[in-house]
Amino acid sequence: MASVAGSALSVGSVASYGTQIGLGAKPKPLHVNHNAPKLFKGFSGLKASSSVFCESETSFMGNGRHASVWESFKPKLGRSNLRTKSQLVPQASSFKVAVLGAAGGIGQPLSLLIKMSPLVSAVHLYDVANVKGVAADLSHCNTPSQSLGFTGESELANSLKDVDVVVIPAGVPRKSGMTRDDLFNVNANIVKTLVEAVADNAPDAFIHIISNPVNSTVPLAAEVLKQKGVYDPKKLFGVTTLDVVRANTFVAQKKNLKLIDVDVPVVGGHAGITILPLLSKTRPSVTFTDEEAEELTVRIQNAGTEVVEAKAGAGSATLSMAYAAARFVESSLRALDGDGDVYECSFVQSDITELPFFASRVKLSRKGVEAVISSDLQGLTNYEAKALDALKPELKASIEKGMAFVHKRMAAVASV
Ligand SMILES: NC(=O)C1=CN([C@@H]2O[C@H](COP(=O)(O)OP(=O)(O)OC[C@H]3O[C@@H](n4cnc5c(N)ncnc54)[C@H](O)[C@@H]3O)[C@@H](O)[C@H]2O)C=CC1
Ligand SMILES: O=C([O-])CC(=O)C(=O)O
Repeated sequence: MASVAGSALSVGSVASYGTQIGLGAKPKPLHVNHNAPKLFKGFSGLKASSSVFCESETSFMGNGRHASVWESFKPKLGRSNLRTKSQLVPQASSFKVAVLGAAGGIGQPLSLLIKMSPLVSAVHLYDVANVKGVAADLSHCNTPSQSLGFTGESELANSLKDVDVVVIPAGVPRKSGMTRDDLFNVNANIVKTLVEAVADNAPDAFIHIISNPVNSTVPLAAEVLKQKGVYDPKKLFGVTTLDVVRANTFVAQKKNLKLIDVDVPVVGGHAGITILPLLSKTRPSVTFTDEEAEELTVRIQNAGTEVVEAKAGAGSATLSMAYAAARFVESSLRALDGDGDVYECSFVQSDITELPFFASRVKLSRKGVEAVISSDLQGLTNYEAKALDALKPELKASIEKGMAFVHKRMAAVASV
């Protein structure tokens, strides 16, 4: 595996974790290294930029003139952490990632960002639409990983062969006036079909679900995997990273903070009021007036709609989503690579509330979710506590809708 060094994101000083082993497991107090230096912050989770290997003496971004672009993605490593040129050798092994829905608005830039990762040896692009051109285009980028295109149902199984992470942005995006739930009927079928194929061909892979409504498609995916006998709750993730990315951006702007330092946990789900930024848990510690807290919360909750309306019929967020999804992929690969200090927010099976799925910070490891962080839900402001109560009925209904979709299909098949 590609080796990485240094440490990355850190969370609360002494956090209590609910383990993911079954619902109702007792929270386990753990010490979390909050004092670890934030060596890596920013886009990609490219915690150890030193593990990048180059085909030539130029950086994979091209020649020295473009190095500044790559520099901006890199963690702030001390010189002692930088490898010498002689150490810039191909990694013994690295990871394969499949993107299902790779010809789309999210899929294309996401595939590019994944191809730029030093932890990736191959990116498999699958779509029902013609994706071979996208893969050919991408294959000309002189980054070390391969890009391969797969089109149509007959090539789906091959696209999943030997992959470590499967990212699913396949499905329709919403237009002005629609809710994410309005996408359910179309996207539920797409996600079901794709997750069935993942179960058959890559049962051990991490699965990242982007397709909306995430609050329903993730529980749906869990039921599909259960039905196939391969459900591992630690490896199924709803991608809510964009909510964190937005919260970090908006808070930094509002409070004039250095963007790279800001980290806001966002919990709940990924639609409207189910998106709950915990501004009181912002790092670095910062205070908000009640008006500021409400204004920021509402903006973060409506940020998807802000983009949908600005795009005026041309779909929803794609570039920021690709950026956020690439960060989540990179974090997953770092965890798979053995980094013991990787935390992200994600919508996962959880026991930190009475709901079976909930977005919160999770600690990632080689096995997937190692711990769900419950401490973020302690010591909430009144505003946050009320918002948490208010989101639960909607989130519960969305979760049940996703599960019921699979159960109804199973019942229909059984009755034939
Ligand atoms: N989780 C999140 O934070 C976010 C989720 N989304 C969601 O991501 C999804 C995709 O959005 P866009 O990329 O903008 O849409 P898009 O329409 O540009 O791309 C979707 C792609 O999926 C492909 N596709 C459809 N059915 C497929 C199937 N059965 N197998 C493989 N590929 C299939 C299409 O051919 C298309 O290339 C939407 O559901 C959207 O709501 C969007 C932004 C943020
Ligand atoms: O708003 C949408 O439909 C897409 C999405 O999930 C987001 O941008 O957060």
